[in-house]
Amino acid sequence: MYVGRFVVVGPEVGAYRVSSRSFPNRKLTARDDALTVGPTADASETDNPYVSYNCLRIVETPTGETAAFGNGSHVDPIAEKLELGYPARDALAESLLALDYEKDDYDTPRIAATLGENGEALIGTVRKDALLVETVEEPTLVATYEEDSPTAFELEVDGAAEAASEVYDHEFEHAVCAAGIARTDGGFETAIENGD
Ligand SMILES: NC(=O)c1ncn([C@@H]2O[C@H](COP(=O)(O)O)[C@@H](O)[C@H]2O)c1NC=O
Repeated sequence: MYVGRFVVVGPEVGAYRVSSRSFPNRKLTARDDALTVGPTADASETDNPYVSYNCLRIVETPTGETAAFGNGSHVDPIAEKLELGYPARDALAESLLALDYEKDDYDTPRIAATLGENGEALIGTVRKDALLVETVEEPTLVATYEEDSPTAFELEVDGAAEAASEVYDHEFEHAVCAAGIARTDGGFETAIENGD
């Protein structure tokens, strides 16, 4: 089954996978407190505005570190609102609604998740027909296509690297790259799986 991009978030870990039929020549790179999706050296040029973006950011909020991740440019305003002290629910809902679903041939939903202090984890999506933002107590997935409402997902992993490789290897089709994030004693660790 092809579900496109997907996020998974549970109280302790999170992951994001880029799956793509149309733009497979992409990879993740780490930069400061962000992970970025961008083209590989051999990718064809494109003017599609939705295929290069920060997919994960870790920010210092008034109550501690929080991570935000998702499938597009909405990750930046979510992170910036968290930094300003917005509750995660509001940062997700306002940013998803402001940018709305993507105006491409598929009306591709925007999906996102946050991992905050005290085990708080939220997931959200904005589709053409809905805006959903939920707090989750167990690993939960939302994808751009097919699995486009939050649903429980098995993610029994230890650490960010395992989270990234587990979602990269998942049977959902057309894996391109994946990011993992996990809580540590002092904050978060992240990992990248580019399949190389
Ligand atoms: N975030 C991404 O990495 C991303 N990759 C592709 N898209 C959008 O989704 C459309 C379909 O892409 P695909 O056939 O690879 O699933 C693309 O034309 C593009 O508008 C994306 N936008 C949202 O998921």
